[in-house]
Amino acid sequence: MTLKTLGAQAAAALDRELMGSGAFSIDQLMELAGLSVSQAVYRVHPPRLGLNILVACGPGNNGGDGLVAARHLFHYGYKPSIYYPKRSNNELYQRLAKQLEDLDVPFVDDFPAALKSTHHIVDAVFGFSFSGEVREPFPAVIRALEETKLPVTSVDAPSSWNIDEGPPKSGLGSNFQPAVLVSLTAPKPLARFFKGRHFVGGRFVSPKIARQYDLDLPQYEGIDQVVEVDHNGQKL
Ligand SMILES: NC(=O)C1=CN([C@@H]2O[C@H](COP(=O)(O)OP(=O)(O)OC[C@H]3O[C@@H](n4cnc5c(N)ncnc54)[C@H](O)[C@@H]3O)[C@@H](O)[C@H]2O)[C@H](O)CC1
Ligand SMILES: [K+]
Repeated sequence: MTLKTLGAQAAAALDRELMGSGAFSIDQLMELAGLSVSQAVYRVHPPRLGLNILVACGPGNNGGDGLVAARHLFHYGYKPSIYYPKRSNNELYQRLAKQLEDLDVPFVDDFPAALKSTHHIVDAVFGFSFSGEVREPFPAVIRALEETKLPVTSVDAPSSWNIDEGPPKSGLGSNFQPAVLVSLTAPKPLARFFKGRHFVGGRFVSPKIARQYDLDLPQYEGIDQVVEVDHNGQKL
C-alpha cells in the first residue's frame, strides 16, 4: 500500500475544476479548507495546552486558509495572532483580514519576537503554488519555523518544500519538519517525506471528481472536517 498523491499541476487543475464546472466559489472552498485546519489544530493542540496560536500567512490562498482558520480558532476560545507581511489587494483577503480585526485579533510585524509568547504555530505561508527559492520577506520566517521547538501545523505543505519533490536537499528549509500536516483535498507528493501527524481535510470533493483525479477520498466521521491518516494515507 503506498500513499496516493496529487501533484502540483493536478492540484491546481482540480482547484480550477471545482471553481469552474464544479460551481464552487473560492470563498466557499477557502472557508472549508480553513475550517479543516482549525479542527486539526484543536485535535493536536486542545486549549489546555495553551491558547496562543501564531498564524503565519503568505500572499496566496494558502495564507487565506490561515486567515479563515484563525477566525475559527478564535471562536473555539484560542487567542490567535497573525503574521501577514504581504497583504494582497484582493477583496476576499481584505474581508478575511477585516473579520479578524473586528475580533481584535492582533496582526504582528515581528515573527521571531511573536514566537516568544506563542504555544503553537500555523504555517500558512505557501501551498501548492510555491516554487523556486524562498523570496523576501519569507526566508526569516522559514528559518524561524525550522529552528523553533514549538509545534507547527503546516497547511497543505511544509512551506519551502517543493510540492512534488519534498524538502530542499540543503540550506533553508532542509531541516524543517513540522509536527502536523493538513493536506487539503489530497496529500501532495511531498507528504512522502513528512514524519509527523498527518490529516486530510477539504471535505468538498465529489465522488465524481475523486474518480477523475484518482483520489482516495478519506472516510470522514460524522461532522468531522478532517481525517487523521497514516503514512500510507489510510485512516487511523
Ligand atoms: N482545492 C483545494 O485543495 C483548495 C486549496 N486551497 C489552498 O490554496 C493553496 C494554493 O493557493 P495559491 O494561491 O494557488 O498559491 P499559494 O498560496 O501556494 O502561493 C502563491 C503565492 O506565493 C507566492 N510564491 C510562490 N513561490 C514563492 C517563492 N519561492 N517565494 C516567495 N513567494 C512565492 C506567489 O507569488 C503567490 O503570491 C493550497 O495549497 C491550499 O492551501 C484553497 O484555499 C481552497 C481550495
Ligand atoms: K503551508
